[in-house]
This record gives sequence, structure tokens and C-alpha cells, in this order.
Amino acid sequence: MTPQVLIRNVRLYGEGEPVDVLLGDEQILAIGPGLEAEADVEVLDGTDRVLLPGFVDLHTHLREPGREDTETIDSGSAAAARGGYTAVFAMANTDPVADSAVVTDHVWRRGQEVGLVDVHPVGAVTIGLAGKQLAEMGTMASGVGQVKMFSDDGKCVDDPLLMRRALEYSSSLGVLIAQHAEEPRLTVGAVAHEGPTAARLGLAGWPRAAEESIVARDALLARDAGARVHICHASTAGTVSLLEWARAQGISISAEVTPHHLLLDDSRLETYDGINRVNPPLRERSDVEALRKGLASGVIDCVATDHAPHAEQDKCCEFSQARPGMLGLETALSIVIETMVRPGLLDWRGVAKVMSERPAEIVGLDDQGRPLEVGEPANLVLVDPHTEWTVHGPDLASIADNTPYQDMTLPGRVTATVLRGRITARDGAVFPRTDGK
Ligand SMILES: NC(=O)N[C@@H](CC(=O)O)C(=O)O
Ligand SMILES: [Zn+2]
Ligand SMILES: [Zn+2]
Repeated sequence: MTPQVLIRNVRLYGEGEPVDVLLGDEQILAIGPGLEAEADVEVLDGTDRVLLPGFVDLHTHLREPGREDTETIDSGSAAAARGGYTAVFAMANTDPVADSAVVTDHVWRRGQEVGLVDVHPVGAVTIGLAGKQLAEMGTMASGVGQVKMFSDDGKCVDDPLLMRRALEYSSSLGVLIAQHAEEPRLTVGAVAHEGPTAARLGLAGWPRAAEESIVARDALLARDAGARVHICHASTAGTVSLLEWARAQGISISAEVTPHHLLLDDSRLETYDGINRVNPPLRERSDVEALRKGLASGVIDCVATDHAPHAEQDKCCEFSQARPGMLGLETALSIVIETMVRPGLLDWRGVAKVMSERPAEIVGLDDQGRPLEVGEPANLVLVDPHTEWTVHGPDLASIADNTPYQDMTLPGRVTATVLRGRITARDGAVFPRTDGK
């Protein structure tokens, strides 16, 4: 039996008077002042801390199977727990690709063995991410891994007919299609945002239209199929406008933004450091501002990390040769505080919404992103909003070190993460399952 956990003197959503929160039987057992607990209870001091529902990441790359030299389900789960996550969705662009239940079931089972976070497998939309033939979505959805989201992320499902069919199937299966919106004919050789900076630096440009044309197209396909579509890593002001337009038409479309697109812009590319290479590319300040506003107003539904570990030899090379992608799980909360909470664009309720409630809703997880109420599942994160920390890549739990925030001092940190009543991370230490289940 998991021992009870008592969180003392904590403010729920950072609001109201501090209370005690007692956890047991995987649930919230009681909320109130001066609670009593069993003798072997684990106590977490919640003084000056904020209690939120555990974070849900709709977009994580864990590299298992295939590139275990950069991340494994084990190491990625540790990064997730330390970042305050209680559920993550592991993208399908592994090797082999997660286009069959053999792979998706493995990812789910391995995540449960580690026990630090629920690792939900994302299934590929097309076989081998090749964009030619639909994968067997139904088999993956009904397997042990119960795949709820499908994506060819890393690649766009660019064939409109195939995308249309995928959307049609997805609505009958009740699953989510997440699109990496990139018209590949517009990004041949592209490594940086197409604009004055790339022109000056002599880097091949990735136009905003490469993303926006697919967002517009998929909104129309979703409309006609009566299906819903989710847009991965929205990166431009135009995407925000298109989302607003599509919503106004009653189209079922949702979207995420990454922490790095909320903070960084293409002025970072001056150094030609491959650490800043990412898909979609870092855009201009005006895009960053539009993404922040879009997230604050709800036009963009949620934050997703696009945590993308890469080996040093694949990052520390010529800019155009560097693999695209950045670590994100352990720094996401701090970047959201820096870009959204500090400027007054979101309060803690808003953080709960964009990092937990909306992502759980979008993908249909009924045990995550729940209200902090008695009887609800004890999937929680305790946040210290007052501290600051300096990011040091090698200290992160990921095997790879490719954080773009190296040496930056960031606000706020996770004190503890709780998954079904069990503490998975506390003050930077993680506690994998030891019960051998
Ligand atoms: N974001 C990235 O730059 N890279 C991702 C793929 C992706 O999300 O498109 C990766 O798998 O490394
Ligand atoms: Zn992508
Ligand atoms: Zn991705």
C-alpha cells in the first residue's frame, strides 16, 4: 500500500487561505485546515507553495526504441516527473516507428514499470511515417497501450487525401490526430525562419506560409470530415489568426505552443549555435508576442514541450547539419512563469488550464487535469513560485544535454510531483517504482 501523503499549509491554485491536503488510496482524501493523518504519513511542506493538478504534455520525444543514447523511457520519465508532469505523450518518430501495437504497447508497459509518469504512446498516422499508407490505428487504439493520439510528428501528413482519410477514421475511433504543420515543398533545405535574420546569416528560410497553409487546409478538412484536428507547436502570428477564424466557423481545432516559441526568437541564431535549431524554427518577436496573447486568450489551448533530446555530436556541428529539437520537460514550468505569469498574462488557474486541464481534455484523459477536490485522482504538482534556479544541461535528468536555456536563471521550480498518491519527484530527486509490478 502506498503510504498517505499530507501536504501542509498549501494554497490551491495559489488562491485563498492555505489548507492541508491529505492523499491516500490514489485520491484526494480530505482538504481542510489542521488535518490528522496516519502515523507513517509522508509530509510535504506547502508553505508559500502553489498546488496544481499534475501537468500533461501532449508532445514529448523519448527516443526509445532506437536512440537510447539520447533518452530512454526511464530517463525521460525522470525529466517529466521533475518537471511536474504526471502524463506525457511519447511521439511516434522512434526507430522502429510506433506504427504498430508492438511498439505502442511496449512504450506504455515500460512507462508503467518505471512508474514516474504515465507514458502514453502516440501512434503513427502512416506506416513508417512515410506519408503513403495509413497505419492500423484501430489496432493500436485497442491494444494495451490504448493509443489516444496519432501523429507523424517530425513530418507533416502532407497528402491532403490521406489526411482527410485519417481524420475520418479518427473520428469514428474517437482518437486525436495531431498535425506537424509543414508544407514540405516550401521547406526544402530550410533551417531557420525566413526573414531578415536568416537572409543576413545566409541560412535557408522556412516561411510562415509553410505552417499556415497546412493549418488552414487541415481546418477545412476537419470541417468537412466533421472531425477534430490538433495543431502541434504553433509558431506564427498567422497561425493564431487562422485558429481564431476556424473556431469562429465552429471547426473543432485545438493547438499547442512550446515554451521555446513563447520565449525565444530568431535573434538567437547570430551565433550559429546548433542548439537553437528547431522545427518549426524560432520566429520573430512579433510572433512570440502573438503566441503569448493567443495562449492567454485561449485561442491556443495549451503548452506542450516538444521535448526533443539529441546527442552532442548531432547538435554541436554546423548549424545546417544540426538536428532540430530542444529539451523541454524540466524547464517548461519556469518558462511559462517567465513568459506568461510574470507579465500578468496568466494566473495560476490559467497555468493549471494550459498545462494540465486543457491537454487532458483535448486527448480525452479522464484521470488527469481534474479539479483539486476530494475524491479526485491524486495527480498533483507542488510548485515553489518564489525560487530561482540556473539551468545547467548536465544536471537535467535527460541523457542528452541540448537545452537552449543553458546558464539562464529562471523563476519557479517544482517542489514535488505526485502520481496517484505516490510522490514521484521531490526536491529534484525521483522515486521510480520499486514494487516490481
Ligand atoms: N521539433 C523538432 O525540431 N524535432 C522533433 C520533431 C518535431 O517535433 O517536429 C524531433 O523529433 O527531434
Ligand atoms: Zn513537429
Ligand atoms: Zn515533436
